[in-house]
Amino acid sequence: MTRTGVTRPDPAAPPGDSPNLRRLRTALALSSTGQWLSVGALTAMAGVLARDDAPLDRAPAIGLVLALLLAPAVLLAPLVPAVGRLDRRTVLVAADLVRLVLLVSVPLVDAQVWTAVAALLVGVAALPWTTVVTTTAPALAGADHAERARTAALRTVFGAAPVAGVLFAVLSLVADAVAGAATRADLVLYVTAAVFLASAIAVVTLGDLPRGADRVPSPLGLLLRNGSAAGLAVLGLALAGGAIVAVAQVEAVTLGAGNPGYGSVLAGLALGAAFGAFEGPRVLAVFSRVRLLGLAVPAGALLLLVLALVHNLVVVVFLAGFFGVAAGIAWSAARSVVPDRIGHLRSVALVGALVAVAVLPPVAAAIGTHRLGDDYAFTGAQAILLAGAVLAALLGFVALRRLDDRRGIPLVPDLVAALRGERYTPPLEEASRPLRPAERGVFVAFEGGEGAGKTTQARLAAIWLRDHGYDVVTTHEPGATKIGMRLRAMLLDRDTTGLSPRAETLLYAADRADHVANVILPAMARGAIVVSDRFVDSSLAYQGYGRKQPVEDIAKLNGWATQGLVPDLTVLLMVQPEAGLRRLPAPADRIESEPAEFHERVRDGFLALAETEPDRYLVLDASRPQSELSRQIQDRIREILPDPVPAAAEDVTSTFPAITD
Ligand SMILES: Nc1ncnc2c1ncn2[C@@H]1O[C@H](COP(=O)(O)OP(=O)(O)OP(=O)(O)O)[C@@H](O)[C@H]1O
Ligand SMILES: Cc1cn([C@H]2C[C@H](O)[C@@H](COP(=O)(O)O)O2)c(=O)[nH]c1=O
Repeated sequence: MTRTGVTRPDPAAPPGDSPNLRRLRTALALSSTGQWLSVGALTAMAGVLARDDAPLDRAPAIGLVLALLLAPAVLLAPLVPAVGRLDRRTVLVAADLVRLVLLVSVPLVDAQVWTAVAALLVGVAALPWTTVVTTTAPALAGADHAERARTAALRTVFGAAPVAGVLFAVLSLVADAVAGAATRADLVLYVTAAVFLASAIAVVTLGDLPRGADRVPSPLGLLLRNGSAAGLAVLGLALAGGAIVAVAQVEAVTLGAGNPGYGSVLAGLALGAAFGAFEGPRVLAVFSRVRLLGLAVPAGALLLLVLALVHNLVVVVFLAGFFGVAAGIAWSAARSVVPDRIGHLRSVALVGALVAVAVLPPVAAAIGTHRLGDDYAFTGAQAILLAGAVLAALLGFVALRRLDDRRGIPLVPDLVAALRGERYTPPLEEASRPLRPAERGVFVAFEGGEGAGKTTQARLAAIWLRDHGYDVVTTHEPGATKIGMRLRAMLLDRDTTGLSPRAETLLYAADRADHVANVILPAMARGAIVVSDRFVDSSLAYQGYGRKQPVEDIAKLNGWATQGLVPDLTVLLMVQPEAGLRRLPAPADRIESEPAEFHERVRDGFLALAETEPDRYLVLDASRPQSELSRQIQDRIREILPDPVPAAAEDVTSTFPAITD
């Protein structure tokens, strides 16, 4: 939905959903809920079986179980494709039934070592389900909708976490009510086993599932390659979040709240994180995503700092929830900052969490408990939470310093303007004072692949705007200035051979810098509406995704070239590359004549960019009739238009009585 509640049209109709795919997602939801429940159930059991008097002494056993649950995802992921050669349904059912048996066995065997072994095997048995997200769901959706299906499957996996958190808290409360305080985790373990049974049954009812599995990159490999400062911020949050999970049970028991308290903390954290990640793109939509990331991480750290010092479970649950919101927002911002390195971000999060749960609990136990005065006891658990908070804040600030895409623009006014829903406009190079909002025009960019209809729709939008009395400047990239025309000739001439991708990126950025300084900003300074056929997103999609260069670096370069200018609205026209190219007259220019795979990557790149900032984009299926598209574009532009009557004139006219006849 757009901000006004108008349904955002599906960029690629039909959406590619099928009954089999929906059933697969149901099974995935059940299996994921079971996996998240296993985390609570097995750690709770580890705490019970540790049988140490002081809750803090149980922390290492709990940390070990958490680490064993996570370790297979970090260490064994590259083995997943081998599973893809087997019958998919048999493997998924087996993975669920193995986990069922393991969970039922834990209370029956009733031994600490077996709980740890079971945790490791549950982690291993979850791996085949990875192929559902990476391969099966995308294959069932078909090539055109594969990316969408993969995203939906991922959302299903992570969306199951808050459901499992709440279920764990409720089941623990029921167990406590029935069997009294200090209950074991048997009920949760049995219910988790039942959830896996339900998942196995759901898989059996599925139709044919395609075989095969994509290569699953090793998280460790992705961690070391592909580094990014955004990863540092994510690492800070993963360490901090891991610290919360690692000592949540110990804290809950110390505060006398047992497993229901533990479940409430997990549920609060998971609900907050899901909310933050989901709503993230809408939070301060006009604010720089880098700055949002740089602020969300220290905000989470501050919440953790308070959480570490409070001795009240209700407050702890709320703080864990708000920490989750900050972490979720930071995650969504990090994805927008480096949309081409999401795999790297996931690896950082996974490995950071693994390190936190493996290392921090023994440290907490070693620190022990120290009385500060008569009433306040300071524990090792609090110490590691504080350390996690400080580390997260530091890493967040480092990321902000390294990545800031609005350097030179003061943070506070930028944030204040964003809170008012406005984008802070920096002083123009030519002008000696900043633009006031009333003086600032509106900037609309049209983006998309070759022959998508950008020029057509930009022209129609400009005609419509002029009809309504607006001062409109239509422009395009590359080549809107004298220098730009020469750059365009160099860039698009097929005689230009051997141009390196970096040089190409710099030439497009040079054209853009000239365009912004000499055409766009002066027009905006006089309050005009600027409609541009292509802008920064074209460089991100073509030179970033198409030429496989780091999108983050290109974004930074262009942030500087454009003096931080971002369109108020980007209309993204989506068309199948071969259909778009067919619309264009021959001969093809240097970029148009790139191979089909290049144009496919560009298309995916545009979609990925739009997904990270949905409020700024209007994504349209460009195969629809021009008039329909143009109506939808008008509806969306209408939302961001200033009043065509200048404020000064309105002051005068509004004093006249209205004439109604
Ligand atoms: N919705 C549409 N359906 C069918 N044809 C269209 C549509 N929109 C534009 N066209 C036609 O496709 C051709 C290319 O359109 P246009 O020049 O607007 O695309 P473009 O995206 O600006 O192309 P380029 O990649 O060269 O910048 C034109 O002949 C135009 O009339
Ligand atoms: C701005 C910009 C453009 N391109 C490519 C995309 C097109 O192939 C041409 C421009 O041609 P058009 O007919 O005027 O659309 O240049 C690019 O690769 N990177 C950019 O930043």
